Amino acid sequence: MNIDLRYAPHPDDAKGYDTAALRRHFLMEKLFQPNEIHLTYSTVDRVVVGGVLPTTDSVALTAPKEIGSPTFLARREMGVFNVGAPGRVVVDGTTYEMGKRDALYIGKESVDVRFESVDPTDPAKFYLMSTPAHARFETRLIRQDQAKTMAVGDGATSNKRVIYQYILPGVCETSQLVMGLTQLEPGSMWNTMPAHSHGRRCEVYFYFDLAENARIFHLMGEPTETRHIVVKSDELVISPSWSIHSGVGTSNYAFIWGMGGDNVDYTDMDWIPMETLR
Ligand SMILES: O=C(O)C(=O)C[C@H](O)C(=O)CO
Ligand SMILES: [Zn+2]
Repeated sequence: MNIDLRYAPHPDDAKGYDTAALRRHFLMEKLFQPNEIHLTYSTVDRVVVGGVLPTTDSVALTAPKEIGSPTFLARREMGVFNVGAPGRVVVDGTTYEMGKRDALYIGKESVDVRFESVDPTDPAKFYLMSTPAHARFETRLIRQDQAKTMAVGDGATSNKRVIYQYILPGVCETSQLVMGLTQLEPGSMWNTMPAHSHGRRCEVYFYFDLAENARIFHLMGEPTETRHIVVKSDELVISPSWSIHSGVGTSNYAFIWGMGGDNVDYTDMDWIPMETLR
């Protein structure tokens, strides 16, 4: 396992960051390395995010020193999305077969977690996000057709999209983790505009299913101090609670959003009036 540590930046500092510093503090690249778990541990709400690309091996989740417990999930919960070819996750001997865009919630105190591909020449790609957990909730597989869906946006504003809510109350109970996937329709490029933040929670956007040369201009920062990070497929941006999280692509795309913090209420958002944005 490979894990890098990121500290939570203060917004007064972040407004002085140049492009390289913004990328160093908020962007994660190269999530998928063959037969390796590649993670970032952030002190922003103590989220851990990253990826696994199992090819020939069954890749086990181990607990690096940063986790501070004998097993990774001793005091944590985890959401896993497969964004690649068919694969399986084995949790304490139970096998969960996962097609593309299926999600698995893994409850606190799960001990032995392994990631595998069905075909090593066409591997699964597992995107992971973990948050601290105060209670154990049941491990469960949520297929895309079991997620709650919300069709939002408009062709006229180039933001027609479907929000799939997989890991949140009513679908899958958790301590604090909330996760889902948003798919932009062809011809729609804007996500999450009008923008919002939520002082109670951070949010991570993992973008995927973009063509090689397509890019997202991910917007972040305080509403009156917006900045952008240019992101390609299979990269993610961590937004602290003080930051907006929005983006515009050079084509349509999909992204997985995930939150950790003080509540699990998806609707708890601080909407930013357009005249406030700078
Ligand atoms: O497309 C969107 O809009 C989103 O997906 C918004 C996220 O779900 C979000 O920011 C939840 O707080
Ligand atoms: Zn949000």
